[in-house]
Amino acid sequence: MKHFEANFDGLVGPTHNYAGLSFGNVASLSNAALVSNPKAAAKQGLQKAKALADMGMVQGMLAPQERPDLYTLRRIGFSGSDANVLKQAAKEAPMLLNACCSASSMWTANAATVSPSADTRDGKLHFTPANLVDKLHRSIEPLTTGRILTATFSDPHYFHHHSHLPEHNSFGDEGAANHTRLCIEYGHAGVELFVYGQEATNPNAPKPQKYPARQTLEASMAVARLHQLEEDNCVFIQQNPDVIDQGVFHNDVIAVGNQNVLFYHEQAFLNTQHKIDEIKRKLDTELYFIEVPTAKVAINDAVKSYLFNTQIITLPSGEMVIVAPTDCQENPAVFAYLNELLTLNTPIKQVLYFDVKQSMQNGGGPACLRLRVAMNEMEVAAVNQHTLMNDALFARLNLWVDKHYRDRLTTLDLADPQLIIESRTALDELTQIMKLGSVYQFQR
Ligand SMILES: NCCC[C@H](NC(=O)CCC(=O)O)C(=O)O
Repeated sequence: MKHFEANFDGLVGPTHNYAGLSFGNVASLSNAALVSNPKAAAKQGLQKAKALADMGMVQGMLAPQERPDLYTLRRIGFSGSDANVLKQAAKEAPMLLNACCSASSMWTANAATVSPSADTRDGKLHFTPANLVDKLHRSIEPLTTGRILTATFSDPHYFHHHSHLPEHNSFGDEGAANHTRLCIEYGHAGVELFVYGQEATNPNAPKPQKYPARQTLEASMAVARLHQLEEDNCVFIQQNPDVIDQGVFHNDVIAVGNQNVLFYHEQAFLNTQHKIDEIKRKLDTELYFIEVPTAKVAINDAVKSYLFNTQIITLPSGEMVIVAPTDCQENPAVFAYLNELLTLNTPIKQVLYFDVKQSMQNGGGPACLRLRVAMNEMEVAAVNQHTLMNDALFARLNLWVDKHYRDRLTTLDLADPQLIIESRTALDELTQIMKLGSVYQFQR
């Protein structure tokens, strides 16, 4: 049977804005109050997704969430008409209003952790939505994420959906951004790498001093249990707390894996050699550990350019390609490194650059924008086919964006009640285009 690794990209929602909501994420903080362009953001994302589909990759789209989130604003005491809720929140607690308006669900690497059926004891593909408890604006995502995932991967014969983990710091879970998988072929059992930032229940364990470690070991282990993984298919690795303090808020800012390749920075992990030995013991194949030394790329350059927030994909020809943001071309050290990489005799043969600057300015690169789902051909056939990228969906979604999205948004605009109407009208139409059913609260 054929197997693929599909990428499901997050469609950027109509309220995409820069609000500086993510302490520890350098781009989010430094670009706070910039004017955003939701229309351009959505189109940049669609271009990348379409380019991958055109290369013969299985490519899907995940719908955005309903924002402004009036339900959360009402839950914390704002009342009256919808317009009044926004007006009051803007006046009394603008940061809470901003948190309830973020389009952050676009970064679907944080939507969930996914374990392919080849790895799980019941032979089903497992999903656990990330609880994202470290950030208020993201902690309101998981319920709707679960609904969107279930509407996209709906057949219970193939897909097993779990609830998100308990909403407490001990179980801080950031989904696939802290998870990668090595394997020989996508359809063979692989080794899932769970990368955590801290051990919540061990006060003596290392952890960052300045910025939060969003992912805990306790969460990673809970997901591995839920997904029915064998110990021999899991490796738990601690992220280097020093690099978290330099702005590496997710592991996918410093490392990325694909099949038999792990591409990572020298300073990415703790006990690196020991963990590499464990991976080699658990996955008996020719593995390429591509370690980038600090002498060639400093942490600061990696964080600015998102060298590791790239997608490594395997084309139908078997060749691997890196999908990088154009920011990597603009950083001399990183661009030089990527050119050198192509001469190093690894499976990676090509680098393709995409302009995803609207997302990058909030700290989300190409890899943040996608959720990887390795599937066999029967599972691909069981996916909601209206979510899969092709010429027709690309044309339809671009028209949809043109019709509903603004090309300019500031945080001051978030108090505009018209944005509620625009956003709901757009999402209502989207659920029809993608045949998702009533996934949004306003439709229920
Ligand atoms: N995987 C990339 C996630 C980026 C995301 N940024 C944000 O939410 C920034 C939103 C803002 O500041 O407006 C985050 O930090 O979780």
